[in-house]
Amino acid sequence: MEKVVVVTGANSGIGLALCERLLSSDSQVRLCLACRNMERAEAARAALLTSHSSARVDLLHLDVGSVPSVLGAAEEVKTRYSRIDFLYLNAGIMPNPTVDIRAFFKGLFSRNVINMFATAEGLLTQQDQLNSDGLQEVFATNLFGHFLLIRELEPLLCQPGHTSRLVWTSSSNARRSAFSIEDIQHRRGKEPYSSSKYASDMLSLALNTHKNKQGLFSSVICPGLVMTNLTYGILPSFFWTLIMPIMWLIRIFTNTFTLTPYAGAEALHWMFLQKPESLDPRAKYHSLTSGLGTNYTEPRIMDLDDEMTEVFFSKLLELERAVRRNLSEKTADSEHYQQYINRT
Ligand SMILES: NC(=O)C1=CN([C@@H]2O[C@H](COP(=O)(O)OP(=O)(O)OC[C@H]3O[C@@H](n4cnc5c(N)ncnc54)[C@H](OP(=O)(O)O)[C@@H]3O)[C@@H](O)[C@H]2O)C=CC1
Ligand SMILES: CC(C)=CCC[C@@H](C)[C@H]1CC[C@H]2C3=C(CC[C@]12C)[C@@]1(C)CCC(=O)C[C@@H]1CC3
Repeated sequence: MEKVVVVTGANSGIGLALCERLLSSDSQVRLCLACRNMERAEAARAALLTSHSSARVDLLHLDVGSVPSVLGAAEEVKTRYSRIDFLYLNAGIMPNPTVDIRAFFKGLFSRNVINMFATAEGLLTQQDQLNSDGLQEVFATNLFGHFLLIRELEPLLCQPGHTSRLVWTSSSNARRSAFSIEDIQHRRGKEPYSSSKYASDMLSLALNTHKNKQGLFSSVICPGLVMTNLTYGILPSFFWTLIMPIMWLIRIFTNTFTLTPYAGAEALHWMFLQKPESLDPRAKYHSLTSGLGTNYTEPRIMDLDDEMTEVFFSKLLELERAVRRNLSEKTADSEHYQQYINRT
């Protein structure tokens, strides 16, 4: 039977590598590439069809960082498909990153060095801004837009007698101490990326608590450190090329340097092959690569607090109501404005 698989941020990096892997392993897959840039989406589709000429690959315009775009895309999905088997919540941004060089050299000669390379703890900050919906951009893109998409697609994800799956591309950079329940959008801090990824870990757990009974199962994965547009935004590509031999060397000490999008997509692809009942909702499934270059997936228990997770979930529902209210007021305002224009 055909399996409908929607992937956000599918036009490059880990998302595109996942699509390639899915088409290689299952001829029943019907892919939907949900992307904000349709030119890049077309190019990704063409590349996929070059190696899989008979594959079904649809395109969907979705800017996950914009509320009207998410609502419009969800409407379009509802007209196209009767159910969704897998929804990969993969699109993500890390705007204006800065590496703390002093912290890097300090960490290099500390006992924490392996953890520093695996999680970037204490190394990275970002500069965030408000988007057109009045939300913090990193929170809106990495988390809230995806949450709204899930809420809108619930009729297709919670079908009686059918199991649907959500898979979040989280990160080893997700850290509880970067997240504040008093400031869920991370308006005041300098680690919006880490905060948004920790938020996705919590949301996944909450969705399992509230939606498993309706046949919807959620999981989180970590792709490791992968060379993509996101990492080329942290340091220039020539620098990464220069230090590549060192990166291969570091691989001997940490299996989190997956480096290629193909290897980074290991856990995302592995998820596709698993029965949801066999997965631990408290585990993050890591794509790992051994020193000899073997790719594999391993679960690691996340640092989650049940009470905070529930409070966070209710705050998201509250924010969703506020955003919808704001949008309908704006629509009403523009209708009034239009009527006024028509009268004059
Ligand atoms: N690379 C790494 O080392 C790691 C990456 N990750 C996560 O992996 C995921 C994929 O990133 P990666 O492949 O590395 O990087 P890329 O930049 O290659 O991919 C990110 C994808 O997300 C899309 N995207 C960004 N913003 C939006 C938006 N508003 N609406 C729709 N799509 C959007 C991008 O589209 P566009 O082309 O339009 O920008 C692109 O397709 C992210 O969630 C990232 O946080 C996690 C851990 C490590
Ligand atoms: C010698 C060498 C490898 C230098 C690079 C130092 C840092 C720039 C990297 C060390 C750990 C990296 C890392 C990420 C970005 C680059 C580093 C900070 C991520 C934050 C990228 C996005 C993620 O989601 C997790 C990654 C963790 C590790």
